Amino acid sequence: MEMKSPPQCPSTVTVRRNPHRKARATPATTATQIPNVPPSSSTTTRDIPSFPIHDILAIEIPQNPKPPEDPSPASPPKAPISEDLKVYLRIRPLLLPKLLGRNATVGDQNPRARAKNAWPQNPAKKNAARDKSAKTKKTDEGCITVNDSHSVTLSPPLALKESKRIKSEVYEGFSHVFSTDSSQGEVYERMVKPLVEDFLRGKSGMLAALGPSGSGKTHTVFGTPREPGMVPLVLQQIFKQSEGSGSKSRSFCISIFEIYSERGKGEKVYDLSAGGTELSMQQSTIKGLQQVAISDAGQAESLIACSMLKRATGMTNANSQSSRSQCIINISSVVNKADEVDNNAVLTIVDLAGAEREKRTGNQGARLLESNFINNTSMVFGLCLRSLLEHQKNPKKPLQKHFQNSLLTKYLRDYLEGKKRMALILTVKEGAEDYLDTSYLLKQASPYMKIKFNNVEESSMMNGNKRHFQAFSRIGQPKRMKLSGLDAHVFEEGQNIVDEHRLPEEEGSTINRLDVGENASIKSDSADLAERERNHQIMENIARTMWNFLKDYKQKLKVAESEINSLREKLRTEETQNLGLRKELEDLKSCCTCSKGNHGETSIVEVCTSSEPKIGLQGYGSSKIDEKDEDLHSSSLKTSYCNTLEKWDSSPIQERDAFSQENVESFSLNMSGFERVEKEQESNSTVSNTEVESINSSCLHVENSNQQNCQIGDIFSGNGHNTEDLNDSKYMAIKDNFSDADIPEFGISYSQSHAMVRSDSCSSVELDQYLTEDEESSVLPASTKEDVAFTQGCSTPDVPESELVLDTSCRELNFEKLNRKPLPTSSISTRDCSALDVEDQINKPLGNRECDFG
Ligand SMILES: Nc1ncnc2c1ncn2[C@@H]1O[C@H](COP(=O)(O)OP(=O)(O)OP(=O)(O)O)[C@@H](O)[C@H]1O
Repeated sequence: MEMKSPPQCPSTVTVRRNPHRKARATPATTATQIPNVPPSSSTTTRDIPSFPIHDILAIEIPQNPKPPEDPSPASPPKAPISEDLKVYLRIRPLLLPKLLGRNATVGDQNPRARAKNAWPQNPAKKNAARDKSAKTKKTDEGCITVNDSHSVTLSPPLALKESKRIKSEVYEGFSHVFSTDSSQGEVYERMVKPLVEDFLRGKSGMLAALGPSGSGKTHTVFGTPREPGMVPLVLQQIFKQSEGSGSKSRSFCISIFEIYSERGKGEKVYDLSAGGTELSMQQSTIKGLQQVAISDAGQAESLIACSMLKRATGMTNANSQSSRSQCIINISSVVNKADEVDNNAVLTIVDLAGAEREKRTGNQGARLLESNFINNTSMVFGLCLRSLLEHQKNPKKPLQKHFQNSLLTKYLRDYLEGKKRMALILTVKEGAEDYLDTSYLLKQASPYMKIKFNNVEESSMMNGNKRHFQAFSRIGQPKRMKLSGLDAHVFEEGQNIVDEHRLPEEEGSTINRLDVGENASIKSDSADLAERERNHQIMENIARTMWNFLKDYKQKLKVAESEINSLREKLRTEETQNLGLRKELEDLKSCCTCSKGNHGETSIVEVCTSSEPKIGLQGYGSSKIDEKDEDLHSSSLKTSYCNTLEKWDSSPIQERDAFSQENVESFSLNMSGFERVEKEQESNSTVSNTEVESINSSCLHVENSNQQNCQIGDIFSGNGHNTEDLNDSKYMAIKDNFSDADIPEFGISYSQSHAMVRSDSCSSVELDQYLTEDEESSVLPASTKEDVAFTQGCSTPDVPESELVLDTSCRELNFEKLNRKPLPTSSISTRDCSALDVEDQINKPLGNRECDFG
């Protein structure tokens, strides 16, 4: 019959439920940019190894072992991986009450009419009723209009349209829309036959009928003898196809059960097979469910008819024989060949109890409770599908576990989670009074068309209960299913479920499921193991690469740490040395009260000043020195002394002692020699230049001779101590005699005095020689004699150090005079300060100097 599209109603709103989607092209940048990314190592420091991404990427991923070839000759080419959920719509023809008799209602409450719905029923009566309905179809005002084979328009009744301003809605995207005059055969061909073919090829599938009460679900699923429904048609086809292929190795089993809530007290599972009882459910498995082997279609139909008689039904305003339970039929296929592992698929057909509105059904009491259970189950079923849809739209959204809320959804979990393929048929009535039910169903169910099944290509070895295999493969135990003789022993998840039902021997067929189960489990296990091994190898390689990377890094870290430690040690040593040097420098600086230049100048001036009269006193000629010469000598001495000080400051600490000894001594000796030359020149004495030179050279010799230095030191100290000891001892002695304010000046004064003493001692010794040679001792001034005596006395090694101190103290008078100038304290403290007290003695008459030593 050709369907005519209705004229476009201006108030019609088109609702596109399943718009075509175009896959977005993957941006080329994402694919091409990744290889062009420069390695991170190029930018990192050389020492730090880069992340071994290249190593990881270079890991050879082991290939999956080839899947075992399907031995089944009927193996089809692989189906597309992704497949949309197929949703069909069937519109039940309107049955006018007037045509069904006086007492008949839409729900066909007449008991006689109920008998018509019973299956199998009298085909003649059924046909008569159908003819009547077909005649009256066009006269009825319908709410739903078929636009084409994939869309319908739902129009509200006039009353609703005017009062609530409800507009017509178009629902499209259905896999197929079966109009009111579509036959069962047509529905089967379009909707069920593909499922059956897949089932025969080893794919499990499910067909579920949804719709409001009285919309024709049961009619579609089971049909009538005249119009057999999907179940009889499936059975007919599978046997027909098996016989056609001539293969006797394939067997079929059927199980039928219902989930029913009596007075709403809780869901129960009843086996509808002959002799079936109440069953229990564990997770998704129904324990004790009979698997009745069927050998032909007739036997199967009889079995179905018997089962339907046991199904819970009730009379409502919507349906005279309304289903009060959810009925599930499983048709399973088993291959009996021991060497052939194939086709253990299950085809599940579900006849849901129709959603009921209280107003519409008029249910009360027990019926109302049943109605609640029915509606609840329908709602949970819808929630599961909605959750699956949301999850597929946005994988971040977790798949809700709505299936736990009803036994039906628990049992159908694999289907409701998209793991197995299924199809839905929505049944609606076209009457205006059914508008709300129809609208509600279409609104709820039309989005399900977008659900995709990504894992529909099931392995032929998978059983209807996929979870069952997974459980066994997980624990590594072979599946144990046993059916010996006519007894079916089913071991499911370690629990033995014994079928109590025994088929009659003549119609029962032996089903050896043990081999199939074991082979299937072994196959499943091997596939799982191969996959796990592959994953394990990948992870192992990545872990090994990472481990090597971390090991290298750790090694370099260790080296860096040791370097850091050694550097720290060096730094610590340097700091210590630096501190020592600083301390020493500060000590030295603290000893140097004045700046270097001033000190040198002052000291030199003092030295020159002190040496000048001394020379005069020594009587080598004229006591007056030319001022120019004096300046010259002063400046030269000053320069020399300054150089000496500079050397002192700049010389390393370790060398300073020696430096101080040698240079100061040399300085003093030079100075004394210089003085001597100067005096000889001035006084025109008998000392020749040669002698002066010899003196100088002797002095220089002394300067360069450590031994002589020591002697000088000994002479100076008088008790054999070295200069350092003397320094200490003198310092202590001086410290006793002087105030603290004088002490800082001691450092430089010591050197100065040292030089003076040496100069004096040297000159004294030499003078002594000169005196001896020239026999002019008589003309020598007393002071000179004293000096000589003093020098000689000083050179006496037996002179105790205490005497030195005492001797120094005995020059207190001279100190007072020396205080006129800030003379260094050491020059005062030394015992030979008398020799340096030249300024005092300048004014004294020659030869009148009294020697304190007596
Ligand atoms: N396509 C159809 N052609 C003719 N009659 C039909 C069709 N669909 C349903 N009917 C009739 O409508 C009545 C109600 O159908 P059915 O019992 O299958 O509804 P239902 O959806 O199963 O209701 P419930 O959910 O209450 O069980 C039956 O008498 C049946 O024969």
